Amino acid sequence: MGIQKVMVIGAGQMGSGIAQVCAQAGYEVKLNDIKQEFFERGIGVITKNLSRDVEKGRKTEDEKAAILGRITMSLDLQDASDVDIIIEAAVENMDIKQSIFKQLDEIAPTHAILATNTSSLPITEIAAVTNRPEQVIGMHFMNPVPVMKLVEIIRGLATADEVYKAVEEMTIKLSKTPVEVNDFPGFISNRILLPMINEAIYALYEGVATKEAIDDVMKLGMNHPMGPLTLADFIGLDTCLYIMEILHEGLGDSKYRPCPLLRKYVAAGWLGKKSGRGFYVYE
Ligand SMILES: CC(=O)CC(=O)SCCNC(=O)CCNC(=O)[C@H](O)C(C)(C)COP(=O)(O)OP(=O)(O)OC[C@H]1O[C@@H](n2cnc3c(N)ncnc32)[C@H](O)[C@@H]1OP(=O)(O)O
Ligand SMILES: NC(=O)C1=CN([C@@H]2O[C@H](COP(=O)(O)OP(=O)(O)OC[C@H]3O[C@@H](n4cnc5c(N)ncnc54)[C@H](OP(=O)(O)O)[C@@H]3O)[C@@H](O)[C@H]2O)C=CC1
Repeated sequence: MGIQKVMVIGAGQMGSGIAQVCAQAGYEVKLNDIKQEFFERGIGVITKNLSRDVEKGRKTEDEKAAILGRITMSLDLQDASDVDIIIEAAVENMDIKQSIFKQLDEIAPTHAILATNTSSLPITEIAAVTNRPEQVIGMHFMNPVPVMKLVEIIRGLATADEVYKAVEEMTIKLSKTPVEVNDFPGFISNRILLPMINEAIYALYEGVATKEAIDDVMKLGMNHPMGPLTLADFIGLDTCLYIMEILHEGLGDSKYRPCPLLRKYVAAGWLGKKSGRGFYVYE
């Protein structure tokens, strides 16, 4: 039996995007969050994205309705009892992820794959709290999910080949490109991206240039679609700090120390675009 029913945990910026692309590919999706208002915020973003596709003539109203009809609300992890795969996209915190995976291991059918969209946490350590580490895997989507082609697939130490294959096939069905990576802090994407962002924050902290100048140098000089400080706001400064802490702790090298300015902004609640203020101010 292949994958048909999906549960996505966390209806934030990543979870809502993952639910959207799964429903677009024909999967039945349960979108889980801890509160109804978070689910509603997530489904609101999905509806807006689909409406834009209708306006641009890429989808019909019927297709939009069918996609939305495949996404149902879940506020209880017990709803995982009849799904084939769970893709967890809750907050980037090991204790929370391990607690979710422990519960899912009890609830989900024995054949179900437990995947995490973690951007840096060790898959092997998340898998270790379950009785099915061979069915635990990293499925790392990029932000914004409906647009970005990459899914980094991370094998934990115990991940079975058939589980890797099933997730690779699903990724292709989602019209994304899978890239296989082993389980080390930050994998490939964030081991390379986040130190660049952190260095840009240091450049601002040390007064080397203004935030606008730093972003312009990387946009106009290196053809990056967004400057690193804009990108940090877009990812979420809390998530950026979590990732730097994981790199620092996991790789044990001082070159990964998070910039104090990043810590200060997160402590102030300046989390970037999602909170209305980060390096820049948003409406
Ligand atoms: C932290 C991690 O663990 C890993 C990560 O994800 S790191 C972050 C990785 N992502 C990036 O680096 C993104 C870098 N930025 C970009 O690629 C681009 O700025 C962008 C795609 C976000 C926007 O592109 P743009 O050309 O500046 O803007 P815009 O013209 O508005 O958008 C381009 C297309 O994307 C779509 N789009 C933009 N943002 C979107 C969103 N949030 N959701 C859905 N669609 C979106 C637009 O509708 C538009 O589609 P069409 O051209 O088909 O109409
Ligand atoms: N931002 C990015 O660019 C990327 C992020 N990721 C990873 O994806 C994951 C989610 O990030 P992102 O979407 O940006 O974060 P958000 O803060 O936008 O969303 C997280 C969502 O999960 C909810 N949540 C928190 N705890 C639980 C729980 N126990 N059960 C169910 N839902 C919960 C949050 O609710 P509440 O609002 O109450 O906290 C929130 O709605 C993280 O692991 C992150 O590292 C991966 C790729 C890119």
